[in-house]
Amino acid sequence: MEKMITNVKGLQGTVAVPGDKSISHRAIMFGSMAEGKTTIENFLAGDDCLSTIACFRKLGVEIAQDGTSVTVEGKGVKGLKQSDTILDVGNSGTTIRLMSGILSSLPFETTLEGDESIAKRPMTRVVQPLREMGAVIEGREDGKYTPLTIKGGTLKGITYTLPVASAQVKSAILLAGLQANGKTTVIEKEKTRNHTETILQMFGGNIVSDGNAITVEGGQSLQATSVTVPGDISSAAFFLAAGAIVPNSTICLKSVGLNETRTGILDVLKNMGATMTIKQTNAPDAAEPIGDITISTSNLKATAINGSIIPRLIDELPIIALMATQADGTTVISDAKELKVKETNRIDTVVSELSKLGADIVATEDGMIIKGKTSLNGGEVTSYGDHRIGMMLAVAALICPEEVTLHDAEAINVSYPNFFEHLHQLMQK
Ligand SMILES: O=C(O)C1=C[C@@H](OP(=O)(O)O)[C@@H](O)[C@H](O)C1
Ligand SMILES: C=C(OP(=O)(O)O)C(=O)O
Repeated sequence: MEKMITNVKGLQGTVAVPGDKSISHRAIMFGSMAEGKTTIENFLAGDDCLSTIACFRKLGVEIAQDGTSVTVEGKGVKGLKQSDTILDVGNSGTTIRLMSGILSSLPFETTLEGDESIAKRPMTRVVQPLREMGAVIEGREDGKYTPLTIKGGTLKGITYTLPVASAQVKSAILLAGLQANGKTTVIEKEKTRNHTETILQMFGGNIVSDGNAITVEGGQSLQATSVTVPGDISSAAFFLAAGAIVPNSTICLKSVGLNETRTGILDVLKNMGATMTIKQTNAPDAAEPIGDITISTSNLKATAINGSIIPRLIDELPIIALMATQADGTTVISDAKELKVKETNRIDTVVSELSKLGADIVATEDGMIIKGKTSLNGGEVTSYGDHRIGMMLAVAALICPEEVTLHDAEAINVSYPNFFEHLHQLMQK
């Protein structure tokens, strides 16, 4: 249990948020499948991406990690070897779902499992299409849940329409498709984050996006490259919110990834009337567009969040809910059922913990309704082991006049190990 910083009079300064989690995972995965030495800079050394490194080491890949610098000695996808122990994905949904795709095409058996949260998350969404491609997958309740045992081998390409908007499912199928016979096409009704597509091309892979259909040809070999990971906009979101809701604040977030499949949070901030500027910048080897975002204390107004923007801000909905408590009017979040199958049921955990602090917030079947502006007071809250809930509550505490204690604060290490250090720096300025 940790005591949070409360009743803050202002936040000033600049933060370089850590590297993007989605891109860091993919850089390790593609580096492990490529031929040659891949170097990664600004890697996110958070627990989830460290789980991905540990899994590939067990498959025989030499990976050296020194803080945020990583080198991967790739020997091609055929160089991956059977592990003599189970692969532990920890808390990371991205690791288990994307690796299931890779392992489906490899001629050996692997068992994957993770923590208590992973054990509750749905796996059928990847198991079903991968079985259709020819992989033999066993798991609890017929592959609905972990542990998953994957017997990979020769796969056939498929055309698959995603039943849920999920970049993890899209990526698992495309990764399997890279080694399958023929073409594999994934059709998405709503556009999800496209890092698999962009990073694959950096490693020399071919991929064609035609409207909502994304196609890879099987039998591709990949070449090592250098990747500089952009700052994670999903981590920046916590300081964007802090800058907007804490009085007397101006915060600049440096070198944040601005891939438009991820920038829904910036659209929401604009709609809410935030005082914010975005300046595109350039960095050599940057995997994707980046920029600096400056935000100041703002008079926020309520908004409606639904439809195709949801996949572009899915991980930001907990912190958006907090901002909505400080906005004038009623904010309605809908079409966001996917929140129920994240590290926690994020509709339930956001509603229960913000209510404890004094928010006027109710859960709906596919989102939440938040009435603002309310003053938050203080209280005893928990992350339930969910990093994004933990950081949202730490930001909420900043505007609470009374004491706030947070249980399970260490979950924040999953995606932002130096979160509290960065928060302290903004207070000292
Ligand atoms: O592909 C990825 O890197 C991710 C995709 C999203 O999950 P879904 O694919 O389940 O929507 C997101 O919530 C997760 O944090 C990372
Ligand atoms: C949902 C998340 O990650 P994952 O699915 O990789 O566990 C997240 O980081 O918010």
